[in-house]
Amino acid sequence: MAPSRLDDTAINAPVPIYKKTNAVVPPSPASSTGSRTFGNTSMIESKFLSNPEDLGVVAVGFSGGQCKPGVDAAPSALIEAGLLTQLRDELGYNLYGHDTVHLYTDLVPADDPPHRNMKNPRAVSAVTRRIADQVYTQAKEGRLVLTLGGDHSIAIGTIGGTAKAIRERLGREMAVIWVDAHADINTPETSGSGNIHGMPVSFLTGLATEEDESIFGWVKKENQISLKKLVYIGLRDVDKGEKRILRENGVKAFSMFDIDRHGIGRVMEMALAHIGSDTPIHLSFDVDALDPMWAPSTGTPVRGGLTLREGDYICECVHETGSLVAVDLVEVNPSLAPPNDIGAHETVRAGCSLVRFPPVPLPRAKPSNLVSNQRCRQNNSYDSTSTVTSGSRSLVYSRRVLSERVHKYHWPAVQLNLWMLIMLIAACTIIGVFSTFISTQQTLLLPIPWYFPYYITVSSLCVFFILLLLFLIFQRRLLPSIVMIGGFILFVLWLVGLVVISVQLWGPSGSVSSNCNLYVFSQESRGQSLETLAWLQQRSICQSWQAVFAFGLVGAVFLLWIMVIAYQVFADDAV
Ligand SMILES: NC(=[NH2+])NCCC[C@H](N)C(=O)O
Repeated sequence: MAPSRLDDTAINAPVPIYKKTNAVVPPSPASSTGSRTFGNTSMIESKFLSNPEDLGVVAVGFSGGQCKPGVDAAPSALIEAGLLTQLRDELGYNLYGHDTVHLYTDLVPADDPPHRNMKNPRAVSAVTRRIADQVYTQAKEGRLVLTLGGDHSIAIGTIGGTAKAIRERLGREMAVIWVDAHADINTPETSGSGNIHGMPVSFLTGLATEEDESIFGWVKKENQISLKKLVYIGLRDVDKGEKRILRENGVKAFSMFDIDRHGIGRVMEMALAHIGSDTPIHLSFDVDALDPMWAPSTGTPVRGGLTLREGDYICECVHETGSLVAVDLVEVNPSLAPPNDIGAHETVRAGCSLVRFPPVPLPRAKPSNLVSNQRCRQNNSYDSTSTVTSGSRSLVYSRRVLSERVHKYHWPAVQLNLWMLIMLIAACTIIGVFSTFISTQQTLLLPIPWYFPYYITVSSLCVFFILLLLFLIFQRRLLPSIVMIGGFILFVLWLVGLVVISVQLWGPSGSVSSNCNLYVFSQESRGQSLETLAWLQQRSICQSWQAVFAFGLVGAVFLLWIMVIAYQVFADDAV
């Protein structure tokens, strides 16, 4: 590993609040001998990281996305506070890239006039482009990537780099959970401040584009994310233009209002359900999402934010999904605190708390009437009360949210919809064909075999079952047990019908199939005669038999399939 270094002396500028220690993580005896165990990290099984015990660190001392100096000192402050040591020694990560705090001074041009209302456009573009490369390199190795900012403009680089690596490594699109008081989705045109830290999401989603390579023209499709895979949490200061963008694009956003109304547990459940369980997640955490009580030292604080515990919970929850591939912690500005105030220290401590990703969830009691398929999908009654004591100050902050307990299962929507559609087609076809057969028998004054009305009844039951499922889906009460029991009963009834149809088609006595082959399919009749009409009628009857058999078979297989799906949903929940 390269020798430890800080690439700019500015990083050594005193940060008076903390006891100053070596900014570089000292080697631990365990990691030097390579004998460290990862018993803890293995508790949460990572779905998308090939080396989940490895942590790529990108420390970004950059503040050009906004105007207040000091946010560039955050990475060293966080490191000095012991963040990386904790991640390595307590949580057991192998660290990569942790030995340098990047200041990118070589990339900042002497002259950088505004462009389309953006301040420092070339500097921010060049720096974020370099960050994208750095994050990409780490993410390509299948490591979890942690970026310590810096202002939030750096997310153009971090998300741009992760998105590209995930596409290349897994061929997938990733989702972004953006935890922030602000939406940061201004385009250069809607932004009132011209600060690029209020615009990263618009460049990352293609809402804002530029041809010029030196002003974000380097952000290509491979670096972008879909607006559908973006979820906001903690919003409370959204500009007018941003509100319009969010509304017009149907972006999933949970504001503080939603958190107050539902509780953070339910909000996380909804956020993760929106993303789906098979999508890698990049978590971009702006410390100003926390209430200024917990994180006062930040450039754009907004009152009425998350408690520290809620912030921690968000991180724990996302980590617990096993889908986390990268994390940003941004907008910590240790210099924004009155002299002798403990605010900067608190903010840095809050930052450290957020990125702990406790690999071993504490044992939790599972409420007996709560059924959930993901640990973080629990919808608990939530009551948080916390006390902050800083010097002579002592504040009590509390939020009490009582929400209903609900049963929640994660059904695969596409499969379920496909199943209902195909089953509906099969059942309706069978009802249609056998109704026609009955009326033909009646017209010919022939007796009606029992299996015609039988199969019509079974198919009607099937249609009724599908309607019941739809009703339960709309009520959000679709239980796997209902589907399994209903599916099983229908399967048995359906199979009886299918066996009878098969016997009629190919059985020993008066096989329909051989009669059709012999008298219909092999003897074609043409011309405008009664004989041809009769032949056509016969042929359509034969074809109807074939259709009934085909749909009967499909129906039987699909009824089996729905039982398997229901069992999986049920089993998932038991994990
Ligand atoms: N990452 C942040 N702190 N963003 C604050 C953005 C504030 C404001 N919406 C702007 O565009 O200027």
